[in-house]
Amino acid sequence: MKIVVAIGGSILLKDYDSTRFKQYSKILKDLTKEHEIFVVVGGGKPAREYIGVVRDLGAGEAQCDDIGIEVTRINAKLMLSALGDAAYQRVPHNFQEALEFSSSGKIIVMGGTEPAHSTDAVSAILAEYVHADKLINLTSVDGMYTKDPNKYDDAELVKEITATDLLDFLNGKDMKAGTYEFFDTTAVQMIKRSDLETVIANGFEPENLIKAVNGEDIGTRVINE
Ligand SMILES: Nc1ncnc2c1ncn2[C@@H]1O[C@H](COP(=O)(O)OP(=O)(O)O)[C@@H](O)[C@H]1O
Ligand SMILES: O=c1ccn([C@@H]2O[C@H](COP(=O)(O)OP(=O)(O)O)[C@@H](O)[C@H]2O)c(=O)[nH]1
Repeated sequence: MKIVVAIGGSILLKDYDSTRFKQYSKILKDLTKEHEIFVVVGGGKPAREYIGVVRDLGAGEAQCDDIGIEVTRINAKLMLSALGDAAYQRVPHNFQEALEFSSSGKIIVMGGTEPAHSTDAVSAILAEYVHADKLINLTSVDGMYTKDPNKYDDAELVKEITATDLLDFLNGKDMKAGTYEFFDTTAVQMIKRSDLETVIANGFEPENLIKAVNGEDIGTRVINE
C-alpha cells in the first residue's frame, strides 16, 4: 500500500532527544519492505515557541505560520538524518516536489507547505495528491475524544466518526498559527472529498503505526458515510 504517516510535533519533539526519531526510523524502514511511505512531521513545542516570539514582534498570523513551517522542515530534516539512505535526502516544499522525489523509491519526509493550515492538512492533501491508500495521523492522545481528554476526565474516546460529523465537531475551533486545535478542518475536508481511509492514533507508542497499517482496531477511524 501507499501510506501517508503524519507524526505530530508533540511526539517527535516532546524532549530534545533522538529516541523517538530512532524508534520511528526503525519502524518506517521495516514498513518500506512492503509499502510506499510518505511522512509529514509537525512543529511541536519549538514551533509554538518561535511563533510566540515572532507574534510578539508584531508579525501577522500568516508570517507566524511561515515561521512554524520552517520549524516543521527542520524537524523533517531530523527525521531524514535518522532514516539515512532509506529516505530521499531533501524535504519537499510542496506536493509536486513530494511526488517527483517519490520516484526515487525512497521514504519522502516533509513538513509544512503554506500558511493557514497545519501538517494534518498537509498529510491529507498529500495523500490525495499521491493517491495514497491510507492516512495515519499519529498524535499525542489515543484518538479523537468527545472533548479534550487533557482537560476533562469524563472525555470518552470516539472509535469511529464520519468526516461530516468530525467537520461539525471542529467548526469554530481556533485557527491561529500554532493552535490548529487537535485536527484542522482542511484536513477533514480532504479526507471527505477523497474518501481517504484515515486512522488517528497515539504516536507516543510507535508500534501503533504498525497496528494502524495492519488495520488493527486502535484509535479513531474517520469514515465516509
Ligand atoms: N476532542 C479532542 N480529542 C482529542 N484531543 C483533543 C480534543 N480537543 C483537544 N484536544 C487536544 O489536542 C491535542 C492533540 O493536538 P496537537 O497538540 O496539535 O497534537 P499534534 O502534535 O499531534 O498535532 C491533544 O493533546 C489534546 O489535548
Ligand atoms: O503547511 C503548514 C504546516 C504548518 N504550518 C504552521 O506551523 C505550525 C506547526 O505545525 P503543526 O501545528 O502541524 O505542528 P504540530 O501540531 O504537529 O505541533 C502550525 O500550527 C502552523 O502555524 C503552516 O502554516 N502550514
